Amino acid sequence: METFKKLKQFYWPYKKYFIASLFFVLIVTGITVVYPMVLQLTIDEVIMAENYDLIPVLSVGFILLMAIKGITNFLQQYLGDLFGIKSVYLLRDSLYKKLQHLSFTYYDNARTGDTMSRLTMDVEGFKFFLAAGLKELVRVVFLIGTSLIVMFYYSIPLALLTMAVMPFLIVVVRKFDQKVHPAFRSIRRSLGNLNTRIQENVSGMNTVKSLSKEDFEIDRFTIDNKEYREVNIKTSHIWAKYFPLMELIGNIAMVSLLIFGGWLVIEGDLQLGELVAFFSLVNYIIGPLMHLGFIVNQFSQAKASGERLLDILEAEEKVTDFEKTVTVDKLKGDVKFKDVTLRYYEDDDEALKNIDFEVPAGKTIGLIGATGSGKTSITQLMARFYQPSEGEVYLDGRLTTDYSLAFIRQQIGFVFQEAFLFSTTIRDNIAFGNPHASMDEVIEAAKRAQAHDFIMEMPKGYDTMLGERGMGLSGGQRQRISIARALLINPSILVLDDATSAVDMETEHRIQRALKEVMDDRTTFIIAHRISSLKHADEILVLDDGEIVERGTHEELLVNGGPYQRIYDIQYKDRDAITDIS
Ligand SMILES: Nc1ncnc2c1ncn2[C@@H]1O[C@H](COP(=O)(O)OP(=O)(O)OP(=O)(O)O)[C@@H](O)[C@H]1O
Repeated sequence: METFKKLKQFYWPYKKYFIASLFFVLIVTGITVVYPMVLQLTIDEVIMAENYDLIPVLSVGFILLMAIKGITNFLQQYLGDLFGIKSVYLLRDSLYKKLQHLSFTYYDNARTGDTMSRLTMDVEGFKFFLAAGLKELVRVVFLIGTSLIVMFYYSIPLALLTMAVMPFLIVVVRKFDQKVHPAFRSIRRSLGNLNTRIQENVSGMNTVKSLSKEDFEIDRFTIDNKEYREVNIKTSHIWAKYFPLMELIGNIAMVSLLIFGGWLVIEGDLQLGELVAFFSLVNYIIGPLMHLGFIVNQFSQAKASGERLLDILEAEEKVTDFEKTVTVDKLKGDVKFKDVTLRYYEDDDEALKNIDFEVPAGKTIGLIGATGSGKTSITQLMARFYQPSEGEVYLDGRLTTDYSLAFIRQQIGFVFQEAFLFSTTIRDNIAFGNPHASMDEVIEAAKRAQAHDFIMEMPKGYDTMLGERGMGLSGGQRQRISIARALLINPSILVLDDATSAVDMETEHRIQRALKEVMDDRTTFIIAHRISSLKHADEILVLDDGEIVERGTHEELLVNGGPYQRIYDIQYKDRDAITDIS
């Protein structure tokens, strides 16, 4: 119940639909119980008493009753669906919003396929219970209650006999629930795994094919597919075991009633019509009691789904806005790291150790070092993708936490090594961070990023549609679109994280020349492995294992015999070697 209580905020605002739907359910159920009573009247008061004049009256009454039942049935169904649909709309919306605000730490561990299955299958599972299950539960309880009252009215001993069966049925239904709930959780989890496998396979198809790992992938999928099959079979087994048992108990009750009721009729203690009516009524008890298993099943599924949805809704947003944030129009671009240490997880090794540096606005800073030395981590701390474990990061002399997250991220333009392009037009991809930009501004940014020419060569120019991973574009072209995207937000701080690694030296040179102009009035961080990419920086920080081991200009670092000089020697010796060969 805890799960449903926690999710109340999503369905309670629409309670009016639920209450109205319940009202009509009660009318439908009431009419259902009247049917056997009409049957009893027809047999005992019309046929047995030979009062055939009453037939037209009874017929008209019956038709009227059916018409009312039809209309109320429509209303209860429609309003119930409305309740479910509106509630999950709100739920889906909140889940998506939450996903937008969850911090990077969450996504470091989240699996896309599993998240997708939560947002689709689990939301649907929850909706089904809201729209149908909950109402069905009320209908069943009401139907059993009213049927029992009418039964007691007809014959107390027969009603007691019926009631004697109920505890057995209830025990079986409860046992069924205990078994079926974990089974449904496994189904959901297994489906999440399956979706993850498919999603990762499609996303990583290049790697799979280039390493000829198709068979390996098929085997891995088969394992997950088998697991999904097994949990479904297990669940089906539970169903198959419990439902016949419930039916058996129901049938025993019917046979006992037939024997005992028949004897009462023979003895003259019960009228024939009453026995016939009783049989219909018994069906209204046994049937719903067995159906209760189905409802419990839906309830279990909804509970399992609800728990998975709460996992997302209650996930901690590790990086959030602090209570008081300052409002500034624009950052100048001063950056200062004071004794910053970063551990991605509490007991993890330090990814950054005692990082101390200062960059005045407008300067260009180069970050170089082996892979995993902490270059990207430095820039991510600036934009508060993560929180430093110790030390402080300042922008324009204020702590990064003094600003709102949205503001900081508007002010820092990132170009990542892996440029993600959305499946929309090139124009929209460039304007993603600034959708109100004019076409001229988009073209200007593209020109600076050396992207305009190749875009114009495409059949539809800026209106060319791109695939999810920028299908049809080379790595270098994707990077240039990503640079244009970053430039279009007119950031005070620009971070080029290996942003030109996929373009040839000549294009890199052209991009750098074009960027020089835009870099003049903004602080720029260039992360690169190639010395040629950052040698013009005002200061270069050389990182090793999370520490700054050297700093200075290109010229200074070339002569002090440190790691930078070694990198230089390797890269330029290579060049000389190549020149020698040719
Ligand atoms: N999201 C993360 N969760 C846990 N550890 C991380 C995460 N990102 C980076 N690390 C670890 O932090 C260290 C520094 O990583 P970082 O990405 O900053 O290095 P880098 O110098 O930018 O490397 P590269 O040149 O390969 O991009 C590495 O040991 C890495 O494994």
